[in-house]
Amino acid sequence: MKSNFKIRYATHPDDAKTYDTQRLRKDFLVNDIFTEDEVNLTYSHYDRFIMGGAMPVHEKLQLESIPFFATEYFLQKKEMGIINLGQKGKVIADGQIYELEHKDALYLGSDVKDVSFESEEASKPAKFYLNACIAHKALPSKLISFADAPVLELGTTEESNKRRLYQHIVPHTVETCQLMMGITSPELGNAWNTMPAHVHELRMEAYFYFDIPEGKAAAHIMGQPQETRILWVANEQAVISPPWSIHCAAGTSPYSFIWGMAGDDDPIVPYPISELQ
Ligand SMILES: O=C[C@H](O)[C@@H](O)CC(=O)C(=O)O
Ligand SMILES: [Zn+2]
Repeated sequence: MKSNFKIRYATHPDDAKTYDTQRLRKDFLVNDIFTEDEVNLTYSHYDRFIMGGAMPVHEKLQLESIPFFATEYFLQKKEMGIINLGQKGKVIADGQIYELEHKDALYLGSDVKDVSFESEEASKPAKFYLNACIAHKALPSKLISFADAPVLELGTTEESNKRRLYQHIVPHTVETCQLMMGITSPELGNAWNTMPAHVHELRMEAYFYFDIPEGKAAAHIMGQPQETRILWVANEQAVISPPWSIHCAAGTSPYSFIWGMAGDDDPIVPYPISELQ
């Protein structure tokens, strides 16, 4: 197995305004989340948020401590949320086996020293999408199945934004220090997520798009509400959303995405659509 680790720095919105497409993609788009028998991690300076993937195929993968952290084990002072986007697999946390089916989630607290990932069948691998952030205390780990995740029905077909928002890791399903995660899926024939869009100045967010068919894409919109830019995203690409940025998209086909957030408590206030620029 191999672990890959990259750093993304933070950007002032006045600087981001001057970025061309390639620079925006370099700083805010995250590729290579799932590669066979590898653990890929990207460490963002926004809220020290880590996103990545573990895709065990032929071998069991280990969540290795990263020398850069100078901690004994990966989750020391960190908490993690995991959502399986592949087929059946196992996350083994200090000997405790958690079986995750498609779209099931697992929260791991910061006292878990040893984490490994395994697929049930190599021909149908699990794909564990990972988010982690700083934790000030150790909280109990918990499995949240897709079936048990509370669902919010949002939007209308008239506005092309009818969608289901599954709340896997939110305060009323599992206690965490900072982390929140879930899945949003527009209903068939609806293009928009997170419209009206919003900004939460006190927390960052990462969107990980999946189930985008080959040859299709989503137009993810970022930037301050008066200074927006588009990032075209393909299947299994993530976008880092700084606290000063809106984050929403319209797809050219059906799609879904995992949202993950860390930072301070910040109520979400929709931004008036007529004032977007
Ligand atoms: O802060 C919350 C996040 O942006 C998402 O949960 C919103 C979302 O998925 C949607 O409205 O479609
Ligand atoms: Zn948001």
